[in-house]
Amino acid sequence: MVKICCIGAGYVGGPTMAVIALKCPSVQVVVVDISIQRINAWNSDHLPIFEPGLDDVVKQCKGKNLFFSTEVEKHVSEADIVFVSVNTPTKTQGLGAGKAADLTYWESAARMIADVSKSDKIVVEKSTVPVKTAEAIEKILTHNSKGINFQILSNPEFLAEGTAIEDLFKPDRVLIGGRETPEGAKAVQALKDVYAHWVPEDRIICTNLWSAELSKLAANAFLAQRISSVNAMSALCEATGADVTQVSHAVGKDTRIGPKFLNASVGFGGSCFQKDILNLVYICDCNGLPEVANYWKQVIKVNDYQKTRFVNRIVSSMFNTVSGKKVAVLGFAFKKDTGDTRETPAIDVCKGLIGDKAKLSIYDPQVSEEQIQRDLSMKKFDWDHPTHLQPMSPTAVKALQVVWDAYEATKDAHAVAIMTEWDEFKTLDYQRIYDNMQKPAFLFDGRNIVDVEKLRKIGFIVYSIGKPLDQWLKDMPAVA
Ligand SMILES: NC(=O)C1=CN([C@@H]2O[C@H](COP(=O)(O)OP(=O)(O)OC[C@H]3O[C@@H](n4cnc5c(N)ncnc54)[C@H](O)[C@@H]3O)[C@@H](O)[C@H]2O)C=CC1
Ligand SMILES: O=C(O)[C@H]1O[C@H](OP(=O)(O)OP(=O)(O)OC[C@H]2O[C@@H](n3ccc(=O)[nH]c3=O)[C@H](O)[C@@H]2O)[C@H](O)[C@@H](O)[C@@H]1O
Repeated sequence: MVKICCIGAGYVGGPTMAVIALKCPSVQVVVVDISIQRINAWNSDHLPIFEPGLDDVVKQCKGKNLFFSTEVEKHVSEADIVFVSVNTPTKTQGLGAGKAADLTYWESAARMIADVSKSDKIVVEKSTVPVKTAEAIEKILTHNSKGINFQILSNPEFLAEGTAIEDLFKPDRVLIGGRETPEGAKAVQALKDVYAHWVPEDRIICTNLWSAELSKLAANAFLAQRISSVNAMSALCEATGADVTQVSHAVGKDTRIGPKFLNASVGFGGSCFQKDILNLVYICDCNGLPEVANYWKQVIKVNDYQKTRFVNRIVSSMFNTVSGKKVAVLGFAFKKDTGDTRETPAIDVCKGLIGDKAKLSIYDPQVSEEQIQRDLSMKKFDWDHPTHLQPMSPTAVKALQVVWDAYEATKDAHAVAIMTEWDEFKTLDYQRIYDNMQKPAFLFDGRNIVDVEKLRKIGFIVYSIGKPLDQWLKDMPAVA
């Protein structure tokens, strides 16, 4: 029986390994983590992450061929294939601070693998890492290898949160990079055999190590670039009277461009786009390619501009001040169908509004008050470390309340800001919300999910990203 061990029981390690266990009943899968809290949650009925379909997959294999454990060394030493899916945050200090990937967790995992291994192993990079990381890992593993043969593979993950199970069941592609040697090819084949249990052969792409590592950074950069492109257009739409939804539709009909990932928004969030582009920028700089670095940096600049623009719209529309005014924030997660708040645009928008002395009332169906408080008091990039190593929020942010109902959040509010495209926000009783708000009642839709005309008829002053402006807003400057 092939034994797989995955180091890191997070958003990637957990769902990925659960699907491997489900699809490969003949393979034993153990997911290990240094966070006792996380492992306990995986072993309970309340999984540590919310992901549609995940509960069902875990239920089917937990205790059969899928296990979660804190006995990291024991399971690593017994495994044939070791996946490493630990955090690779942005460095906050020292060389490359604010850009380079912090490989502390990866390196400590690699050193531990080298220390405890007694048999040959395939070590798989599942985390997103800078190109050429495998070379460094190889050095760590082989330095003290006691004659053990380690083969390093790069097998980046492309799942998106909220659709992780769907993406893992039917991936567009699985990418495996390995050394171009007979031993390397054998290791690639062994991993291919695992995926071949359910992924059609023509969707499994095999490349050299560096192409696989770089393809992951490139894919995220391309995806984020699309959003920044459409968001840049949204600003121009507002200035000219064009409608960004119509523009996206028309542009996306070109089969060379395609319709997906063209929704204008308050900005992209999530744990990876910004981190991976910063990493890419750093790699370009290190390779003496400042023009290429600046090109990609612009994707993040436009994203920051979009968030600032949104805050400025709110403040300038509301007579240039939100001081003491209640603003209802609907949604805090970085996208719908996840409770993940890492790099959510809601953080920057809330901080911007609090900076202008607004009083916030926040509702998100999947995000707890504790999490929101942590997010709003944490320093940039601190969030991307194992939970138990993150600083606790020392003082609660007083200018906000977190409630468990959209109607409660909007009661007596001067404005509503929609930050996440949860389906339930599309079908709220907006007449009831309007009736219970202060007047004039403002609604700022950062996700373009409301029916603008219907809401204007009710009486709201509506701002929706990239849509023709309300008469009220036309003369209000909202440049960042
Ligand atoms: N979240 C996502 O949707 C995607 C993330 N990725 C990449 O996958 C990697 C992991 O991301 P997530 O799963 O989101 O992170 P996460 O923070 O949810 O999980 C990482 C886990 O690794 C554990 N860990 C850290 N060091 C360890 C060690 N030495 N030994 C044992 N456990 C250790 C942490 O306690 C944590 O539970 C990152 O490199 C990320 O860029 C790639 C594709 C998608
Ligand atoms: O490496 C990663 O972590 C993953 O990053 C993204 O997945 P994820 O961040 O989970 O979610 P996305 O659906 O890509 O959304 C990212 C952000 O962009 C925003 N977005 C997305 C699409 C769009 O058209 N407009 C838009 O503003 C979303 O609301 C969200 O804030 C990629 O889609 C995955 O392929 C990749 O594996």
